[in-house]
Amino acid sequence: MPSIVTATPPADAHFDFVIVGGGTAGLALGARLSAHPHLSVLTIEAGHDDRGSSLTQSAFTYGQTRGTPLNWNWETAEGRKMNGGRTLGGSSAINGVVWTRGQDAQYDSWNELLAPEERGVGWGWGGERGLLHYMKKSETFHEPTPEQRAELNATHTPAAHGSKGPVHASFPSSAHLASRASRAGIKQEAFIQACKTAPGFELFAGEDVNAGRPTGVFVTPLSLDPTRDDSRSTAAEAYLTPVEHTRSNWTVLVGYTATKVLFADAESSTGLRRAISVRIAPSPPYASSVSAPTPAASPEHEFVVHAAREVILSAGAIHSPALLQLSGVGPPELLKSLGIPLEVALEGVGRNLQDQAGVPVLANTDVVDTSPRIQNALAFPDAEALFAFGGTNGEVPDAESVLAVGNAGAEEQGARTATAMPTGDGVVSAEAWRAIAAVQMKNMFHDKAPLAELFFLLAGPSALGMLTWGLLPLSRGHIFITSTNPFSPPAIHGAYFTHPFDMAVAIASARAARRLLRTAPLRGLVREETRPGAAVPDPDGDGGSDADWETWIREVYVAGDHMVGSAAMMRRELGGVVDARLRVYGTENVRVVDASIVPLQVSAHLCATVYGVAEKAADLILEDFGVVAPSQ
Ligand SMILES: Cc1cc2nc3c(=O)[nH]c(=O)nc-3n(C[C@H](O)[C@H](O)[C@H](O)COP(=O)(O)OP(=O)(O)OC[C@H]3O[C@@H](n4cnc5c(N)ncnc54)[C@H](O)[C@@H]3O)c2cc1C
Repeated sequence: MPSIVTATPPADAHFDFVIVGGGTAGLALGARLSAHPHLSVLTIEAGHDDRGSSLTQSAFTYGQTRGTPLNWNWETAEGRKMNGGRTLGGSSAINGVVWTRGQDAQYDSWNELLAPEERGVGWGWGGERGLLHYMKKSETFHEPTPEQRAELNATHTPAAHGSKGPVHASFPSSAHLASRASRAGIKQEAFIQACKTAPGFELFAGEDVNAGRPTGVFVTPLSLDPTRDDSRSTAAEAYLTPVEHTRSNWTVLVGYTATKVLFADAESSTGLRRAISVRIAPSPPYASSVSAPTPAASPEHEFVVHAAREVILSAGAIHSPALLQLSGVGPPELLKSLGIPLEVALEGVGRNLQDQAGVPVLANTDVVDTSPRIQNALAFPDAEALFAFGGTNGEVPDAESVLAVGNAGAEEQGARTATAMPTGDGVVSAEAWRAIAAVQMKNMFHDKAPLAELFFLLAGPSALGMLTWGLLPLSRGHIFITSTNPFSPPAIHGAYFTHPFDMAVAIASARAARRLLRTAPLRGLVREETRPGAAVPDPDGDGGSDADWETWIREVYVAGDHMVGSAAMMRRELGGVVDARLRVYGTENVRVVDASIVPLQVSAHLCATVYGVAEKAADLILEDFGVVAPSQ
């Protein structure tokens, strides 16, 4: 059978399911639905099939898709470059392959943002319908060999891992470059030792970052496939390649952009809007400059494909909300201003955006290492460890003080009410914000979820340090389309550091990194701190002032590329866009299945969570249509 991947549109064709986006979630979902031969599935991917490219195959090319057609190369309102995969496999094909999951209590708390009657859908960590089950379902974990255990410090908890899933996770031989015997390994090991012994920090060296308790310092697995020469285990390689010549009921169209979801003229008997088709057009050629004029979709090249059962948006946290808005589902004022007829008034579409902002702290070293480097060690301190070690005076904030700081900031900035957070258009109301913030506070201070990440970085043959970021931002950004041209990039407001506590976390994280560089045995490898170096003076040797750190951080921070929340699974009055079955409120048969639905950031890199979401979504959809899931 020829490949099911095609660049020729199936004009006017009918499918049971039309999935927009052949990325991480979209391909996982397409594979699970099409495992049932009587269901027909179309996946539409704006990018191309780049499975043969070294940019998607090799983790050593990480970062090199920036400025290429394989990357959306968005620019945020703050002037930061933001990355996202624009290729079969989506962001899983260009990401940093770090394979981690959040804290168990964080997934459990998603339920608190749902209506009580929806909590049985099972969005917590454990149980038969929980995310751990589904994250394991997506995974084939390669246990570390005795040599890897000894050399890399690679450890794991067997019960936390899957053995039959499509995505490979491993401590690959390429990570041996970071083994203790190599120069890269000596550096990574020194970082781990410093995290364990720095006074106040003294992080626990965890057994397994994926077992629901990620507070500590860890050597992480990577989503690389040891059976394929340690190449990236992308959603395309994992879910599509194995079946692409055997599934006649799945079509994967590449090079086409979904430009609008079309609804039936009449409301359904349930009073909900019913999607019937999706309009598609050839993706425009890649524009190397964001200021280049955006071509319009020309009607003679547009097609319509029809969905008999459902339209599912898996276009990622930027484009899924943008496509809803283009289709008339979103904030009424925004749609009115663009002349888009309103299908469903839904204030939360595009709001509640949470990204993490990265701040690098680097030094040069005389221990030069020119081999290709892959690093996989990170520190995940909770609030107590972070502020005890990285704070100005060792004072650890609590929930009340964090809320008080935010409220004072809100008043200063003239926000809507004294109790509103200074999140601008990112939240739908002060009441919604209070309910959401209460859950986040619980995660941070009661459950002691990791608050920051210090990712060990070998930034060149003679450079080492850490990329640091706050994991659980309180700031809320938004994504709003600015035109009815589907090819115009939406306006993305990351809203980084809008909430003052996010800056406090960023400062403590960066200062902690500076102090780690001064802690043995890492100290012995450092010649001189280069970033921030003199840009954040430290005349007293206590780590530098908050004011100097803030000025520098605002200048240098980078977008974290971990966007979630822009079509959040929450109650509608909180700004939610989908219910617990991932159905868009006000519609009968439109779902969102991707990182957009994650209502609150987790203390993790996101890919494993997104696969879990997609696996669970597949079972929910199959249940809704009375189809027995193949491997429950
Ligand atoms: C540079 C980078 C590094 C990262 N590093 C890590 C890491 O080390 N570990 C980790 O776990 N996570 C990492 N992440 C995060 C993780 O990869 C993403 O959160 C996750 O892959 C998102 O999955 P998704 O399905 O929501 O979106 P995506 O995988 O991005 O898929 C969306 C797909 O939809 C397509 N699309 C968009 N609009 C349309 C349209 N209108 N019509 C048709 N197709 C459309 C896109 O081209 C894309 O293929 C990283 C992300 C990036 C960008």
